[in-house]
Amino acid sequence: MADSVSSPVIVALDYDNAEAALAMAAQLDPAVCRVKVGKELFTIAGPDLVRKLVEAGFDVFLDLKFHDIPNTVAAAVRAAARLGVWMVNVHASGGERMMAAAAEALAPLGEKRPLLIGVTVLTSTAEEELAPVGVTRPLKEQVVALAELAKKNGLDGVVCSAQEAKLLKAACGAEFSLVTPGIRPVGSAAGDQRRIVTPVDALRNGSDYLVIGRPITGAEDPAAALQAIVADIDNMAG
Ligand SMILES: O=c1ccn([C@@H]2O[C@H](COP(=O)(O)O)[C@@H](O)[C@H]2O)c(=O)[nH]1
Repeated sequence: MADSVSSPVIVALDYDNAEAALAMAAQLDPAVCRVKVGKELFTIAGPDLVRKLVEAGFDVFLDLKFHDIPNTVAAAVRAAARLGVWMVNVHASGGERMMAAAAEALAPLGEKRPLLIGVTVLTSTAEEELAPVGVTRPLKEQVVALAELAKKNGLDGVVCSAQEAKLLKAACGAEFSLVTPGIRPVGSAAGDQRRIVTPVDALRNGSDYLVIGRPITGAEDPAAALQAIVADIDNMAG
């Protein structure tokens, strides 16, 4: 089935108030990109803002990275589905029972359910940061292991770095969605991100969706920044 949104870009609306987020959204076209509501914006602006974005025609990725006991996470993803979001996520490190409970909670919604995605290793995390938190295997192995658990327990895909995309497509198959933040067009500041990839390289590696925040929202002309990224992607495709 053809995708109703013409680019794989998801713009991260990381703002501390609803007005700023809506002003940014007003510069975006829901036929061209999707939007993401994360912890900062949801904490301040809540479900009303999410509903407004959905009503404006956007596919909304609710990026709250749930991680709790299975019953709580199942209830949380069900509540997210009631908001009409397109995608919701949980931490894959929450474990198999937690992920299975989330998938089971959404199953009765059939085709109307949001995509359920597992976070593997945050794109801000570098290899050397894993051992101090008790993860002793190499970062790529950890990402693949968590993605395989996510797939086994009924999730639709994972959040990972595009640096791991090739590996994950080989391990989990083409249909398993890869949602990749840490996207940095050439010349953009990495900021706190550690595993970064350009938009075009991310797609070449196999990313399905590119989550992009500051390179767009922090640009002098955000709409032009998005347009430049989309043009690069189109040139690559055509
Ligand atoms: O592993 C992850 C998971 C989520 N994020 C979120 O994506 C955006 C990235 O924003 P940039 O400004 O492009 O860095 C942000 O909302 C993160 O919370 C991530 O970066 N990495």
